Amino acid sequence: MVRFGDVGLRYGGTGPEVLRDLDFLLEAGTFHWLLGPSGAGKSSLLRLMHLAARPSRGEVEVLGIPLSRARRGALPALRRRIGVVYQDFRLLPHLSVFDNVALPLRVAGRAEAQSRADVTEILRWAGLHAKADSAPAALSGGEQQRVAIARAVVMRPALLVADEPTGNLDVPQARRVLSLLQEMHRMGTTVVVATHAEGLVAEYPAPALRLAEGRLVSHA
Ligand SMILES: Nc1ncnc2c1ncn2[C@@H]1O[C@H](COP(=O)(O)OP(=O)(O)OP(=O)(O)O)[C@@H](O)[C@H]1O
Repeated sequence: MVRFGDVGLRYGGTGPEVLRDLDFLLEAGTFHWLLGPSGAGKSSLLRLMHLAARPSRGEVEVLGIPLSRARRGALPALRRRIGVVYQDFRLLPHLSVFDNVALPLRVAGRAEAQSRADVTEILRWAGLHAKADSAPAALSGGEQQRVAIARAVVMRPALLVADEPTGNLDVPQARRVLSLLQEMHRMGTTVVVATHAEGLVAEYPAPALRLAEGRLVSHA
């Protein structure tokens, strides 16, 4: 569950509020689009959701934890329950596909044998098993984004946020990426996807948060 209560955000403490008066609740296990023109604040809102930014005012509650009251020491564990996917993939170029996906498990100190089994299973799910030893640069954009999704979900997050995940992909690749995100939703994950791709939104109807100039203008 994600709850925003009267949330505002300004960067650097003194700038203008780029998010204003945000009040909404996303129930656990739902899929939401996050829509709005360029500069409306979609990435900023997602940053608050995946704990990469803190609100300047108001309360953000993620997976049942109100962040204003969370101890600093509790944040890494909470972050591990949130998967993030970016438009530009953000894979580590010097690591193989397998090692990119294994990274969150290794950072969390999971046993190597179990990690290898989990990565193998997730790569198969993402249709990338044959690419496990490849370098990211040897893959198409769509394949790279599926690696990024595999990495984001290998820890079985409760919340998955994707910022313009299909922005660099052609339509068939975008559909494949979307179907993985939809599948995570069907398996019980709360999913939020920011996009400009209205065509894709029409193909996958779902509730949407719509922003304009930092305000929520509709939630339906
Ligand atoms: N790190 C930052 N420091 C200062 N201002 C920022 C920063 N990041 C974003 N902004 C400003 O916040 C506002 C919202 O930007 P944001 O990137 O959240 O919008 P967006 O809807 O995701 O846009 P796009 O669709 O183009 O990615 C913009 O005015 C932007 O210039």
